[in-house]
Amino acid sequence: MAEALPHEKVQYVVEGGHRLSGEIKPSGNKNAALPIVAAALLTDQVVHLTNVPRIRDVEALVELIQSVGAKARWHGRNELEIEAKEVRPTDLDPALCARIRASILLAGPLLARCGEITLPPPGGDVIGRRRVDTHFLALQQLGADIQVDSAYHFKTSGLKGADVFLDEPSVTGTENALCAAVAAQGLTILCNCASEPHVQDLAHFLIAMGARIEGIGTNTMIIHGGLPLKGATHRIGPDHIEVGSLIGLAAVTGSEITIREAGVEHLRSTLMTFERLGIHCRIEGDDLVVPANQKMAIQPDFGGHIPKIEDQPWPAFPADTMSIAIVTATQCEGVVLMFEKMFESRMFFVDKLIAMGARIVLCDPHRAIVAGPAKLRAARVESPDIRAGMAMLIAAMCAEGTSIINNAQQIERGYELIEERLNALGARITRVPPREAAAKG
Ligand SMILES: CC(=O)N[C@H]1[C@@H](OP(=O)(O)OP(=O)(O)OC[C@H]2O[C@@H](n3ccc(=O)[nH]c3=O)[C@H](O)[C@@H]2O)O[C@H](CO)[C@@H](O)[C@@H]1O
Ligand SMILES: C=C(OP(=O)(O)O)C(=O)O
Repeated sequence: MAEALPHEKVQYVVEGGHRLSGEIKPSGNKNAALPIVAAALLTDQVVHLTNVPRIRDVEALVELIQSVGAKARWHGRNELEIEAKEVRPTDLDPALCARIRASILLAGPLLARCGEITLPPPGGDVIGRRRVDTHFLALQQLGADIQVDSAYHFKTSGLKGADVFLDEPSVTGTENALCAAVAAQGLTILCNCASEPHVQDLAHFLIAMGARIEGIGTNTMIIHGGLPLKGATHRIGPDHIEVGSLIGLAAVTGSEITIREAGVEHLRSTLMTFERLGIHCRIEGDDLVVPANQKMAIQPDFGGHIPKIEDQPWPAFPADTMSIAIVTATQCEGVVLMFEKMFESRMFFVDKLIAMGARIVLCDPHRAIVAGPAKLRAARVESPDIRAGMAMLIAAMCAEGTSIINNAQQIERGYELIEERLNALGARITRVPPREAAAKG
């Protein structure tokens, strides 16, 4: 089954139909690690980060900060030390920037540190148009001059605090504005900001560096800028999207698994959504138990109406868990409308689930009706993005037969050593090519 693949391409060969059992710990949150690594450039002192997910996106950002002069050293697999004694606004590798969305997160910290920076456009998941206007509008109000051609040129004669109303609660836009605001002189009010767990984690890291920020976890943050920023030690929080993925996986394979240190305070909307699909988890301290063989009957709305699962800005159900909820719903009894409001291309992957036997009608780019349960059969599929890839891995694990997932390096942008960790629970996933010992750390 294994075949030669072009450089950098990864394939998973997945034998479906195996039950899982045991314990698993989620990795650190990708979307927290990325802005925190970028924010380490705000100080010339040593920053020590633990529970850093060693995934492709983080490795790419580490390469980018090294290219502007920061020293970065891994200690063991998940500890990262960064020292940005000197930072120079050199040209960044456009190919590397285009590999990740998070390269745009260098704008705030580098502007604060160097006064000017040119960034090639960012990349990330190809899930629809991904605007950066919110970043620009916020940074302009904080004193940046921005010119856009084939790259983004930022310049400032000094960042100044301001009363900023973000045109939408952009996650990375909020993070860039927050980094610029802690370095700016004076008070900044960030209204209509994003408040996801990763935005909160960045704010806590900045506080550990010496910043003063009020309103963390709400949609208005007040930043007392200009305080000296020093070295800090910080532990990245657990990835709530990975926890959601593990809940879906356990449910559709009828498995009981315990998710250790799941960060249950950030799981309310996730657990509520899975409950709508008839999947109930038990909270034990900070652990989450997904019991085996759940009934998985979709709960209709009052009056027997077809329910709707929709993503929304935090604290509502996260958009990055939508693909996982869709694949999970294919195994539940009943009908549900899935409504992804944000990205125009994220739902197109459902045609691959349909090819595997799922009963889904894609109504338009944002809405799909899922009727379950449907018996899934093995297939050869392509992963278009991180979460669709994970959804197809979940489908392959509950399907009969052996599936092939191509382009699985996409999955590895966001999930750490995923085949090894799932195989430890009883999954049968073969990675092609096999991981080198060095890559395991
Ligand atoms: C590196 C990183 O952190 N990437 C995440 C970040 O991307 P990124 O920061 O690029 O996404 P943005 O938050 O800028 O863009 C999404 C926009 O859509 C809005 N919105 C969001 C959810 C929703 O259900 N409906 C809606 O309209 C948001 O409020 C925001 O205004 O945030 C996205 C939204 O959470 C996630 O998918 C990405 O994984
Ligand atoms: C969309 C995602 O990531 P990014 O913003 O880094 O492309 C994601 O994590 O699902």
